[in-house]
Amino acid sequence: MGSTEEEIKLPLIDLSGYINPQKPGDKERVIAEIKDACTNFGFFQLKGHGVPLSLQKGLLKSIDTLFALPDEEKMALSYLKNPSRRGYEKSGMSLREGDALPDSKEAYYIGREDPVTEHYGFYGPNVWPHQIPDDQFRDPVWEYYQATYHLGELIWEILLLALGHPLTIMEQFAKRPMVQMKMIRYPPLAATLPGQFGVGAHNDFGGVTVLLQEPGKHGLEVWIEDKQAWLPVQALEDVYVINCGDMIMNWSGKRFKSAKHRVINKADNEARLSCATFFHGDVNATNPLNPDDPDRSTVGQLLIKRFKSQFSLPKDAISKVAPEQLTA
Ligand SMILES: O=C(O)CCC(=O)C(=O)O
Ligand SMILES: [Fe+2]
Repeated sequence: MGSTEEEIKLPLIDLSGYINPQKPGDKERVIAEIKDACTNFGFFQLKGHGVPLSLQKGLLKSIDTLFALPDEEKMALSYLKNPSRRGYEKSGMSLREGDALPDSKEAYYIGREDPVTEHYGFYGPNVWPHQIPDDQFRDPVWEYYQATYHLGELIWEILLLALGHPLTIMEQFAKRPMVQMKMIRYPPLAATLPGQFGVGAHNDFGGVTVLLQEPGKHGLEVWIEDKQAWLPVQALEDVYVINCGDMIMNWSGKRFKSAKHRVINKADNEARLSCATFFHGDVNATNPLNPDDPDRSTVGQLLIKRFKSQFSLPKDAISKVAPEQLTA
């Protein structure tokens, strides 16, 4: 487990030139910077993103409030009881194939708010903790979800432009995109087992990930293939980490990378909070970038495959999934 030389750093890109261009060429420059970052690393840091700091702070406070609930109350909100995989995941539930120990993190999932459960639970209503007043959890979390949903959409647009596609292509795969948000708390290092990770090494399976780290709570590390080393990523205030999942790598014909990453909370006595918003695509969408791609897997099939090999999935949900969804 080597560490990288000082000079390697993830690019820090300013999105304001794309959102609010001041002169000709501003948008194109941002597109080119993001293209380079995704080609070289599959990861970058982002400022000038337009998500208000107050929403980020409100979200972190809400996550803190949620995880402070007593264990029995959190377990009553378990995602294993919910057909759409929304709700609470306790520490020790995610064990990746090949890992010696499960993740130490606890998490809480929300997604699009659909009134009824459809498509084997890919779409459905969220689970909201009734014991926390709405203005201390549901409202700030939902407002934040929508803001990062839009940021994820914007990054997708830029990736498509960078690859030379028209923006109308979004219509082909993101009319009703699955956008899942995972709020996470990592226990202090002192409370984890020797060799246990907060989140073990993995690649994100899907589309664009918009990750907020609690400022100053370092712990995320990205695998740099060329150097064969883990690169620590600073947790900076008002700066997002953006990365591409495997689906983007495959849809782009490997032009964009999906990099392996992991989390070890470096603080001995303090928890670390983070929140990842994953912008995928419609459940039945296939590769919109290359109609000749022999792999016709749908977004839903890719998701199921990943949950089966890396993460737990409610047994009920697996049994309700049509067999063709599992053979991708
Ligand atoms: O908490 C973090 O910094 C990263 C989390 C992550 O990689 C994930 O949830 O996929
Ligand atoms: Fe990840």
